[in-house]
Amino acid sequence: MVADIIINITAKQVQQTFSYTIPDGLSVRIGSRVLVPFGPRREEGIVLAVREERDSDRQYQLKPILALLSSQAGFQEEMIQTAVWISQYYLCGLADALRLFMIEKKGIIRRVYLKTGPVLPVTEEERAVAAYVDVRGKAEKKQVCRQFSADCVEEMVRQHQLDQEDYLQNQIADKMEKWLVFQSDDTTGILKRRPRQAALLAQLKQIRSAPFSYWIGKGYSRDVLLHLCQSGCATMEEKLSHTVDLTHPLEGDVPFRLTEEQQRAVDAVRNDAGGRTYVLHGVTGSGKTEVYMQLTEDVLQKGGQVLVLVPEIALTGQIVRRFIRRFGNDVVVMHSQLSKGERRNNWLRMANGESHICIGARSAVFTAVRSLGLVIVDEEHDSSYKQEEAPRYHAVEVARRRASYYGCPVLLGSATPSIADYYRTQTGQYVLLELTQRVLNRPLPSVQVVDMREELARGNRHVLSDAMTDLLQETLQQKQQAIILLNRRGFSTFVMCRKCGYVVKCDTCDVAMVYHKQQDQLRCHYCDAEKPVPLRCPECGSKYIKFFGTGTEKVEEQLREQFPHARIVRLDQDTTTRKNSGDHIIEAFRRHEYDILLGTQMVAKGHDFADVSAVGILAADSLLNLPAYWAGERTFQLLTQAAGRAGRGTIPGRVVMQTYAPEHYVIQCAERQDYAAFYAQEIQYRKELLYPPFHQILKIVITDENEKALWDTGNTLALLLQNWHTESGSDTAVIGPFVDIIKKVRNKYRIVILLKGPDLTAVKDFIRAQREFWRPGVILDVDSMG
Ligand SMILES: Nc1ncnc2c1ncn2[C@@H]1O[C@H](COP(=O)(O)OP(=O)(O)OP(=O)(O)O)[C@@H](O)[C@H]1O
Ligand SMILES: [Zn+2]
Repeated sequence: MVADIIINITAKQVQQTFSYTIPDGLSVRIGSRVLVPFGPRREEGIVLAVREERDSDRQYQLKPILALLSSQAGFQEEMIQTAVWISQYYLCGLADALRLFMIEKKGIIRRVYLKTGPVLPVTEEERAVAAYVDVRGKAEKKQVCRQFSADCVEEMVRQHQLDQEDYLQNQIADKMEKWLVFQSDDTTGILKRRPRQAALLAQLKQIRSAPFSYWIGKGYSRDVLLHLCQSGCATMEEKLSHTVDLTHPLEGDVPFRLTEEQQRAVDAVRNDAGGRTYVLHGVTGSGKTEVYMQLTEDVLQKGGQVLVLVPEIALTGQIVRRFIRRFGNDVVVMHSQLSKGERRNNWLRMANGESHICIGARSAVFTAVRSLGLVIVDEEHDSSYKQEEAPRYHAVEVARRRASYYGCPVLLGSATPSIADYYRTQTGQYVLLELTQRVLNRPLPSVQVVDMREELARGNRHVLSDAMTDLLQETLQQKQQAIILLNRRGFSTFVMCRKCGYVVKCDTCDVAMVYHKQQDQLRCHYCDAEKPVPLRCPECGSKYIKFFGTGTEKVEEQLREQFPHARIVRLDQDTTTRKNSGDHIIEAFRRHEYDILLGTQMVAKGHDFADVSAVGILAADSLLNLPAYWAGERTFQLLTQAAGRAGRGTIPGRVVMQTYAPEHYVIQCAERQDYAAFYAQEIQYRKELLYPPFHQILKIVITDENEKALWDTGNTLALLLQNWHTESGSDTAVIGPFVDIIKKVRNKYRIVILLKGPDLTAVKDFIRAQREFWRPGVILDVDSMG
């Protein structure tokens, strides 16, 4: 037998498979991960096909597969199909697409050791490397390269001072935990004089089984647990552990009685026949999560599994908790802070069908499943579902692919569905489900738009308008909470010399640096570089360095001045660098330990706080002027979502929205929280200018440290495309090359070529076959949203 294998390396164009013989006794199947000889090296390969040997194979001496790398975490056929689709649609290597589904990284470690021989280290660094390796006997090559320089290590290998060998990495051990499992009541009376054990047994009887850690958390000692096992009333079992670190899984939770609209939505998906995609357009606070949960319950009853995608785990802990409260141990949560072992455990639990619900952010869409019954995407409009590094996939599209293999429905929920997805409900491609009312007849918040030009004309130079100040005052008096949104972090947004107009820019990026007062540093938001604020203008030497613009740090400072008694907390990238800190801030605010939560778009992410009756939005139009077709859509979504945090409890919500463009249709529609009106205008504009969903966009970004080489590449690619365009008579437009919005990032200049057309399949085929598009520095961004 022969296996066709793709090698797991990041070589841009290595798409082809290689054939190897399967040695007897090795149970290789489609999806297996194996070790194969590849040139002078040994590499990991993924088996895409297994077949009888062909005559043509005999012409070459096929090499045998060396070993099976991981028998458990291999690929299912569906994953391979999906990966093939990803590599074709998003123009990336198949190995790169396959790697998205991998739970364990490459199973190979390369180690180096000293060769005893005549060639001795020459340079100082070589001697240091030799000494380092010597004490260790064998050292991981990556480690040595990191410690010293890769060049030096490679040179020593070439000079035969070092030898290298490949090792199979030890598999990550399965993490197990002990569980206490109920067996019988105390029929013999043995526990009569052991009240702790008796109490434990009574609780255990109710929930049948729970991990040791749960009982210890309830105050039972290990000894009590073990003694109860000795009595025979309970037993101890080892199970694969999984982390649910957000809350305890075992407190019960009862489904709500659905509203009529909720019920209609549930019924529609429940009766799905063809694995369709449903858009659940429900206004903020309309109870979409309850719809998700009741549908999940349905799928579980039938033994199926559910994938639930959320924008960002650290900010959406609440929906995770709701699921855990209701479904307990059937839930696994995938997030970036899991250890390798925990991640693998979760993955295996889903792969084996032990768990039925997987919740996670974008990359959770690649979790293994056994019998997928439903995919749910919450806040489906959120831009975090698009990955902004290669492979640049969109999780919603990937989810739809996977679901179609299993013939199961996909539910996309949002108060502000993406324009493209809503459009598809209008053309009949997707099914629209609507929740037009908030639960319990709660009204949507009332919104007041404040024109900041008038505010200035009246002499108010503060960040907060008078209306905003009044609203906050009243809210605090009523002992309610408020949320303030400003989608710009830092203190001042740029620093300028008043005399000559010099703006301090990043040394390696073409952007103004932002002043962060806490560190008293200027910081680049593109590369994180920092530098001190200059005392004198580097250009003209004047002392008139001034700070302009407002970020969240400055708002915080002003709020503290204006409301000295209010308890204020800030939520943005700078306050959430530590593990779980975002979740801690949000939960503390929920417990009303703070009165005002202020921050960037993070404050607008689906939170359901009962005591928030006021929302203030500063610089509502800050995104509107971006030269991007989606600027209006993003703005509308952000404003509507932010406003929707208000009035979810018993007190009706009020919102103040500050802007310099009150007449703009985006602001006006957001003021009325009128999605339909916004959609009607936006889709018209998209149609006229041929933007998505009418045309697709492929953005080719070319980057280079050398500006001339950059334009040479750009012009070459554009010419290739133009010639293709002429010859094929395609209706795909080739636009550019032109300078990107940000001209330079991390010392690399950036230019863009845009391809725009109703169907880009043909041009993608063309690009795939041209070497020029696959050189380093060329980024192919299909369905670009950047
Ligand atoms: N049928 C129901 N009866 C009473 N309360 C309900 C019902 N369904 C949901 N709720 C409650 O309504 C509140 C809002 O629900 P949820 O957070 O799911 O809103 P949402 O639609 O996701 O809003 P958003 O889009 O703003 O995130 C929650 O506190 C939830 O417990
Ligand atoms: Zn920078």
